[in-house]
Amino acid sequence: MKLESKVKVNVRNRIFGGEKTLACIPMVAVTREALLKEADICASMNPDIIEWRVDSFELAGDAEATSRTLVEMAPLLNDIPIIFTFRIAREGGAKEYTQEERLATIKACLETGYADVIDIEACNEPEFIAAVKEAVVANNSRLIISAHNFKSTPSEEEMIAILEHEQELGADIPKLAVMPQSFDDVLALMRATYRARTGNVIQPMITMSMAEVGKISRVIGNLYGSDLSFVVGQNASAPGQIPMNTARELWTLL
Ligand SMILES: O=C1C[C@@](O)(C(=O)O)C[C@@H](O)[C@@H]1O
Repeated sequence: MKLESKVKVNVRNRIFGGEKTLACIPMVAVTREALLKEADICASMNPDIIEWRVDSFELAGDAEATSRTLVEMAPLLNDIPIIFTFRIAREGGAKEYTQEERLATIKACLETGYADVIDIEACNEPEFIAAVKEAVVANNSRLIISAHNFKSTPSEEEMIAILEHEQELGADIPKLAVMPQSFDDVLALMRATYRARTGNVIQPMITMSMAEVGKISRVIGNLYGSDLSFVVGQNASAPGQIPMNTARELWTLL
């Protein structure tokens, strides 16, 4: 019994915030060749969503080469929606890029029509967020605004405030990833998710507690208001992700 969001977001007929928990496989290949292979393998596993971690791609700083690669990759994905994530280095991105490089690549990829959902961090400058939001709206895409804490789990109140803030910034889908030091921290993230969902956050959300200790959040987060879980396809993109089919089987039991 998943907890649905007030507002639903439909992306290529996958419903964020609906009754089904979405399983998202991340792609983290470095080269064009490896990426096209990874896309093929991931699509054959039939996830609900695929995330391209563009920051892992060796040509991410080259807007033209990256958008060309997206156009090559998209037909391999059987119409599975793509979350396009050019993660900033200070929140876990693979490499340092300038904001100009990131913005140029995001815009070029949006213009292809294949970057269905863009993920950017709430810590970006307001002008950067506004520019991405404008391009997202112009190209009829959707926006995830995210926050990642790889060291600790903030207080419940702080986590609710982060999700509310992301929604205020214009996120179609607010997102929060935190690192637990204890099982109590995992409960805090679950409670914050539930309170956000039953409180002021009307949009679909994605939350998770990372690493081994937080693993359970990737299975039961849907009961508290998380609409998507990152699962392992070919390669994990963060600690604690579990295999997709295991997650799906467990969801049928909950
Ligand atoms: O931000 C996130 C969440 C994540 O870090 C996770 O913990 O599953 C995985 C990333 O690929 C994604 O961009």
